Amino acid sequence: MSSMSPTPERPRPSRTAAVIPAAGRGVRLGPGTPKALRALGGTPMLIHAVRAMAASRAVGLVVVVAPPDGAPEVKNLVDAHVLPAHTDYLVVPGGGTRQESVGLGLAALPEDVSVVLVHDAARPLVPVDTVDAVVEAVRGGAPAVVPALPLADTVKEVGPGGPGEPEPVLSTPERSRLRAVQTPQGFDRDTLVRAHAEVAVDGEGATDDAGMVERLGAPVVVVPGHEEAFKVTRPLDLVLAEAVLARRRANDGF
Ligand SMILES: Nc1ccn([C@@H]2O[C@H](COP(=O)(O)OP(=O)(O)OP(=O)(O)O)[C@@H](O)[C@H]2O)c(=O)n1
Ligand SMILES: C[C@](O)(CO)[C@H](O)COP(=O)(O)O
Repeated sequence: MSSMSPTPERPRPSRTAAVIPAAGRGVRLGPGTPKALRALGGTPMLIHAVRAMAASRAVGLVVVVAPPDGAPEVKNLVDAHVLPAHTDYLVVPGGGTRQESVGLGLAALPEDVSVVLVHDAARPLVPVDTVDAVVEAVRGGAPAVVPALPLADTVKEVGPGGPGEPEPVLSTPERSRLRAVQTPQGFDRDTLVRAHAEVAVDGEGATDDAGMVERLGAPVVVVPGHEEAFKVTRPLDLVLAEAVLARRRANDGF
């Protein structure tokens, strides 16, 4: 008689997901449709951002966080654009602030996701090498990773001025130690979920997700960012984004 031991369950492969907060209005860009839905080279900025994440072979799932009242329209929009076969996507409604929107995206992640990227829809042109570098650093063991660039301008800390008076300069931080931080920011899922559960989403250091992880006391490391990963915030940024896209299309010959 042969005794058969039960077949050991294979561990389920874990996936990397990208959460794309896209629920902002784009007040600084000026009046119009929500920023993520405005056209860049004839295609909504959000679609560029989704494609930028899907361009990475590492990203298996994209979670788009839509304007609170616009999830069905955004779902139709994403449905209408072709994504690589390895990329699934979900669309969920967002919240009143960026970090609330990120939290709602995190809540929608399926269990098999262990690495999470958070990427602004407002950074539509991030190159795939930057995405891959962030994923690689997280998979290599870093709980939180940010792409960042050195600053070109000198930065001053200022204090409040009196009524009608100019703001006084308080200090000039050493520029060589400062970095301008971009997205996608990459995280070990449990670390990011804990940060969103334990750190005030509107508190100091909460303008990005890595700042919330820092508040937990967990280490955050930097990989090189890219000039083309800039955030479309003001009207001039849109002019620059159109120029970068036109140059890419000319170089690619389409
Ligand atoms: N309630 C919000 C606010 C912002 N975002 C997203 O967070 C990213 C970065 O925010 P930002 O560039 O500040 O976008 P807006 O909030 O739209 O810009 P503004 O502050 O000028 O209104 C954007 O992709 C934006 O859609 C979001 O998902 N939910
Ligand atoms: C997350 C971010 O893009 C990192 O630079 C930035 O903090 C978003 O700031 P915003 O004022 O919400 O656009």
